[in-house]
Amino acid sequence: MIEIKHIHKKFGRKVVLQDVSFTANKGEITCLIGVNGVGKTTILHAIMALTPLTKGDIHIDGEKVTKKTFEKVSYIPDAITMPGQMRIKDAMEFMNDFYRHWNQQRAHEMLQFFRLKPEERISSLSKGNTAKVNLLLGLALDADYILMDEPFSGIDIFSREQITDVFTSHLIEDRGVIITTHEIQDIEHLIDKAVLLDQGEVKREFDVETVRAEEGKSVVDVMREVYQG
Ligand SMILES: Nc1ncnc2c1ncn2[C@@H]1O[C@H](COP(=O)(O)OP(=O)(O)OP(=O)(O)O)[C@@H](O)[C@H]1O
Repeated sequence: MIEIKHIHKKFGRKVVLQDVSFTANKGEITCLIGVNGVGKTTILHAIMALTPLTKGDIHIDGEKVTKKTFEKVSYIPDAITMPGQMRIKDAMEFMNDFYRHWNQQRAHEMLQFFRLKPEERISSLSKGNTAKVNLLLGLALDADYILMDEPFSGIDIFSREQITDVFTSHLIEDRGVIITTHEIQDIEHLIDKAVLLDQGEVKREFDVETVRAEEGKSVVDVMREVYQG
């Protein structure tokens, strides 16, 4: 389980997160929802210890986040970090050399799943295929938790559909996923838990199925209540 415990974050004098707490379980998809600039990426960076916190703690499976917890989590940023001149197969080789928990078999399965050509250069890929390669590079790591920052942003409906198919496939297995988005429609049916953020705070954290069964409300219904009052 990833436990976010009372975290605060300031950049200079700007307060971004104020006492944010929530949990994300293994085997579940947790979605962080909020408008641009609310602090979603900052939370993912904090889980990866890429940004120091002003206050609060983060634990992964009961262990405080440190360099030792790195291999438990794979962070998939909203843009690909591999150089454009690399071919897809070079990027895969690089990952294989660099990470001991890289799973080459899963990487090849994902190439087929997304119908990507290993010879293609990253710079010549469409936006949708770039997003798929980015996802492949993150999901092929044998990590217990996956953090995905806006995997659908700026890509067409067919690529979005293919990416959402990943969530119901064995490629996710029983890993814990935290995904950020401000476009919930694509994945509403897939998520287990939603965390609604506003002005640096968690306005509501809820189990999607429970709210659907007990209150008859969808994630969008709850978002309307929280954000529109
Ligand atoms: N390194 C930094 N220095 C100063 N301010 C920063 C830095 N990183 C982020 N911020 C600010 O912190 C706030 C939260 O940013 P963050 O990227 O976490 O938001 P977000 O919810 O992920 O937004 P988006 O949906 O646009 O990706 C923003 O106001 C941003 O300008």
